[in-house]
Amino acid sequence: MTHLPPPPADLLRDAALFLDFDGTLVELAEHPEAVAVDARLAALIDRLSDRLDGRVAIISGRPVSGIRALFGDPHFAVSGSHGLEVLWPDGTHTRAERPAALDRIVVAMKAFATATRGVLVEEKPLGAALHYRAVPEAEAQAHDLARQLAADAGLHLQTGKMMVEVRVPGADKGTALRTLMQSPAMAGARPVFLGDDDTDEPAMVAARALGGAGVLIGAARETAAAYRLDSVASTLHWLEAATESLAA
Ligand SMILES: O=P(O)(O)OC[C@H]1O[C@H](O[C@H]2O[C@H](CO)[C@@H](O)[C@H](O)[C@H]2O)[C@H](O)[C@@H](O)[C@@H]1O
Repeated sequence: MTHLPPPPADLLRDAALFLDFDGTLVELAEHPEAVAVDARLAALIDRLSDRLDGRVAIISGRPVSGIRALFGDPHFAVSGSHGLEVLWPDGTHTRAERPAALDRIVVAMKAFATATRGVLVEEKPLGAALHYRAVPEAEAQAHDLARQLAADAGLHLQTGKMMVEVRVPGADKGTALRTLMQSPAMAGARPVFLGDDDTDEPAMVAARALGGAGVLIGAARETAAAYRLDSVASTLHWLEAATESLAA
């Protein structure tokens, strides 16, 4: 595995910045609702957006509505549901169609969760997820069920950290980054993407292909990223230093 250096402090000069949320900007928690955006993080994103003339966006597996609630009507672009929806800064919201099969999938997942203490079902507009962080021994069964449900409905199986999701196909975080880069605000900028999960790899690849770079957050692994930071804490620290260097 190649050793990746930390990103240089001036990496964001003339860049468009794309940020994953869970595991990148906030620590992973016991369940999806247990995370919050504190004053430090809200102020940091505001400062970044200001210094980069609005070239900042979140690209998350969470739905747009979830990111919107966490940041309180953000003025930056948000791509949610793994690239299947985009909320633009002017309030325009584009979203894929929700297939009827998701309702049946939620019912089947809830039956499994009722029978398996500690498993949680997360209902999303364009997907449904089984979380087994509190009961890791349920991993194999959760994946078997999700794989079957996805195959039966012709939907996409999305793995994540201690979770597995059945979702609408047709997009990923790479397509999200490319879509956002086509907006006038981002045009001509160098994309920089920060993310921690396997689901972030398509965005690392897209950033590199468009002349920019990815930054892997967390332990070293095979990745298309060019740089690495150890943790959420070091990511926030680096972003704060990079913001200051943009002011210089
Ligand atoms: O793309 P992201 O912004 O990183 O979102 C990925 C998923 O994040 C959430 O799940 C993860 O975070 C939870 C809270 O820390 C944690 O309990 C869970 O185990 C993680 O998988 C979110 O709930 C999902 O919808 C996102 O797809």
